Amino acid sequence: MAQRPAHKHLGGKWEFPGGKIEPGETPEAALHRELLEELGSTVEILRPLAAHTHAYATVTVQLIPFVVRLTANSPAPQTHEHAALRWVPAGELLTLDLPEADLPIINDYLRR
Ligand SMILES: Nc1nc2c([nH]c(=O)n2[C@H]2C[C@H](O)[C@@H](COP(=O)(O)OP(=O)(O)OP(=O)(O)O)O2)c(=O)[nH]1
Repeated sequence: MAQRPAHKHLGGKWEFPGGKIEPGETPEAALHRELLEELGSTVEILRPLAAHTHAYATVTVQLIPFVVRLTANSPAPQTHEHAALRWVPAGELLTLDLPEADLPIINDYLRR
């Protein structure tokens, strides 16, 4: 999990690394690009989870989540853009200070 910088929207919350899809990009390509930019890591995409849309007061986001794992030769994740990084066991995710939009995604993941 990655902690958003204090000055940003949802500052200090623990999010899944990722980011906005650029025009013409697939969600999968955007994820590979963002994880390389944010963490310096390469991943293998294992499966998608259900997408969820959430309306915050100032912005509406659609989260398109994937289950991934680091490739065998990936550099360990580094904090290029976040305040901090932590590996968190799935069963402990709901104890973090999370963006509201992440709750249905975590609940879906835990139900499977
Ligand atoms: N990466 C990510 N974003 C999330 C999660 N939950 C959640 O509500 N979001 C929101 C935060 C942002 O409004 C948006 C993701 O955009 P982003 O991370 O590319 O953009 P950002 O706000 O950091 O700002 P910027 O890149 O435009 O400067 O989705 C999450 O778990 N991971």
